[in-house]
Amino acid sequence: MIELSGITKHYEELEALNQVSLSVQKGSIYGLVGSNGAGKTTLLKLLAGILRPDAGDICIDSQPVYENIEIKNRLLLIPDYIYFFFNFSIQDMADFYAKIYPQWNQERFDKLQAVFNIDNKRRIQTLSKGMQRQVAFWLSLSAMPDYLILDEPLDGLDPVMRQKVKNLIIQDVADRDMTVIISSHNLRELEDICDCIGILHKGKMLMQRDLDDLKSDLHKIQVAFKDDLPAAWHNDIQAVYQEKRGRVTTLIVRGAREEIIRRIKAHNPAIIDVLPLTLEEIFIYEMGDNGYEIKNILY
Ligand SMILES: Nc1ncnc2c1ncn2[C@@H]1O[C@H](COP(=O)(O)OP(=O)(O)OP(=O)(O)O)[C@@H](O)[C@H]1O
Repeated sequence: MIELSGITKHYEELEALNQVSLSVQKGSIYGLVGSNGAGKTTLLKLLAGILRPDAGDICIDSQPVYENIEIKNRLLLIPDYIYFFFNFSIQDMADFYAKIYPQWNQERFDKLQAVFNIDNKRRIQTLSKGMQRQVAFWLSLSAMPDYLILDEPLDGLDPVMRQKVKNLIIQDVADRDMTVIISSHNLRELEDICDCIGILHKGKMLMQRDLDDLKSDLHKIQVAFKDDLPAAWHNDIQAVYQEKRGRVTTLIVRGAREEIIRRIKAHNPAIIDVLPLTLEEIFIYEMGDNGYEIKNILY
């Protein structure tokens, strides 16, 4: 389990993170979303033990991360700028990883060649940016980390490779309880793989939520009545958001789905339709008064 509490980090005068706390359950995927300069990379570097916080605690499996070799043997960070040794081929890099990561799995490395389909004798510097990113995933997943930290990792991968990489990550989470924290500018990119999402803005955690709870708790419903909305409607149906266009009223309502539908049906609507809510909509409605601000962050 990953636990960060009250993390503050400055770069000289600049406050990059202010009192940030989060926890990631073992075997789950946490998505960190935020605009440019929000502090995502700083947070991930702190988590990987590359930077030291000015205040607060960072623990993995209840042990502090900074300068902790035992934890670092089981943790891998794919940064936004990937670094490989000059002139190294993929195989040279794999030999290097095999020496430093005790859980390195050669059989996995050999098997993943079929997924990435790049000749392992090629020098990494001669590969395209996207291919270098693929190599980073190939090596990292062969190192069998217990903790995988990914800084905007899907940028630069084509759509097919994105999906393949997402599937490999999900497979490792399911098969061997790998724990993942992944950052992105784009909530939609993370929607299908994360269990929990945190939104970072100007160094502060605006909100973090478990996705299953979120999706089961908030509902988008369209209703139409033959005439106007019934008089008792507003007392009975307390919507987070309500918009009327012509005869159709769109509602966002919090609570148990069946109970909400039962209460609406009691007013005899001509039409009632439950629509899927996107994660983006959920966050905007969840944030209430701050929804406008969050709309500008989640693009
Ligand atoms: N080495 C550094 N020295 C000084 N300031 C830094 C340094 N690294 C980051 N910062 C500042 O800290 C703040 C947070 O930066 P960070 O890279 O963590 O944000 P980010 O959310 O990853 O941004 P992006 O999405 O643009 O990559 C920014 O204001 C940035 O200018």
